[in-house]
Amino acid sequence: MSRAADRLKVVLNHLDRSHDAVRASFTSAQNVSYHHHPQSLQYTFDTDVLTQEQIIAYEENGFILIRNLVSEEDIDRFKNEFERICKREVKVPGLTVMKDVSIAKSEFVEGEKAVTKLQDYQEDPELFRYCVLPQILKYVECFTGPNIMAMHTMLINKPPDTGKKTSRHPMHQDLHYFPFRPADRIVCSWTAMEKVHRENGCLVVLPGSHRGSLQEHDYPEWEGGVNKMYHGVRNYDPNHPRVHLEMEKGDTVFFHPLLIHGSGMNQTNGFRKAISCHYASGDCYYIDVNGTTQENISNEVKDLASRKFGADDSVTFADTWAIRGRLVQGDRISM
Ligand SMILES: CCCCCCCCCCCCCCCCCCCC(=O)SCCNC(=O)CCNC(=O)[C@H](O)C(C)(C)COP(=O)(O)OP(=O)(O)OC[C@H]1O[C@@H](n2cnc3c(N)ncnc32)[C@H](O)[C@@H]1OP(=O)(O)O
Ligand SMILES: Nc1ncnc2c1ncn2[C@@H]1O[C@H](COP(=O)(O)OP(=O)(O)OP(=O)(O)O)[C@@H](O)[C@H]1O
Ligand SMILES: O=C(O)CCC(=O)C(=O)O
Ligand SMILES: [Fe+2]
Ligand SMILES: [Mg+2]
Repeated sequence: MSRAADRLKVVLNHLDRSHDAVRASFTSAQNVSYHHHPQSLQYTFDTDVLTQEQIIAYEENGFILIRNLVSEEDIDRFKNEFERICKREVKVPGLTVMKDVSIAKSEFVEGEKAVTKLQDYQEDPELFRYCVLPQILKYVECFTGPNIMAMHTMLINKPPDTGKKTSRHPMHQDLHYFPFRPADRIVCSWTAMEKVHRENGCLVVLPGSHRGSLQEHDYPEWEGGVNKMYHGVRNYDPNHPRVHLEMEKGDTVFFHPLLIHGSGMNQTNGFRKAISCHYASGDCYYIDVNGTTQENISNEVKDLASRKFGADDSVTFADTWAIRGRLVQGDRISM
């Protein structure tokens, strides 16, 4: 048996009993002599980047955390650019600057203290450097394959909670926002720009939830208000084990778009920063979400595209993504 097949066997032997289908397909794929096993591993490609333990972890849990992946220098540059954007020293085409709902109407909060999130920074060359960092793409390729599109870019500046608990992000699956498939060829890379812990609202994930299906999402019923488009999973099992991802500056988590996750209140006085990008394979395809549970978010995004960018009725939800997507490696085949 080849080295690659050997390695695969070790991985599959470690996988949980619930992965019987994965095991069955291994039996028919024993003679593989290349490092690509789409019929055996569901969520990863074995490109010699991930260790056996990491492959097992992603297949089973739907995320892996890589410590110290992005340098201090790079993060300081992203932070500096974020500050310039908040001071309006740079104007970025297509960027949406979002304030927390609890301070949106206050005239007394200005600059970066008013900003909770930058949405769609892909036209800012300095921030977009994040999406093409070779050490990030090396991991992304393990989930998307060699053709890679950067589909969604975001810098999160989670503010100190005002007391209304609006700094929370409800538990959700990112796939709810995406009209493209297959889900298994999409991955999010999320890098802590400083130490993140439970007090400042680190990510919270439900390991293994990526093996379920896309759930119905809607606004949670929170007394103090909810930020625009912060939909949450309607019913998720409150007894499902949770993991709090405490991370240092530069640590990066890669996670599957069906993984249920959210983040808690920021109970510190500082703004908790993270930078992220959602990638998809260049050979993913768009789907029509009309008549599905994604229709609610589709309508909100089309509404925003029309108000903010003057898009007319002919612009579909898929179009809003095709316009924003950028090729970062290989070929843009069907995206
Ligand atoms: C030609 C086609 C181009 C395609 C472009 C498509 C653009 C789409 C961009 C957004 C897509 C988001 C998809 C995300 C998917 C990834 C998955 C990640 C999960 C998430 O991140 S959830 C998404 C987070 N939410 C957003 O990103 C929302 C985007 N931001 C906005 O919609 C605007 O910032 C907002 C909230 C409408 C505010 O607009 P703005 O003009 O800046 O604010 P005003 O001061 O003029 O206020 C207008 C009105 O809105 C109220 N307001 C302000 N802030 C908030 C808030 N955070 N939450 C709720 N409401 C808010 C404000 O009080 C005003 O209310 P009035 O009653 O006075 O009208
Ligand atoms: N540097 C920037 N680049 C791109 N867009 C920005 C930048 N700074 C602010 N914006 C966005 O430009 C739009 C217009 O801003 P505007 O001057 O109306 O102020 P505002 O942030 O909406 O504050 P207010 O609601 O108090 O008027 C807003 O949606 C804001 O989020
Ligand atoms: O940084 C966070 O709080 C997570 C945000 C998030 O999950 C998202 O915007 O999709
Ligand atoms: Fe998310
Ligand atoms: Mg405004």
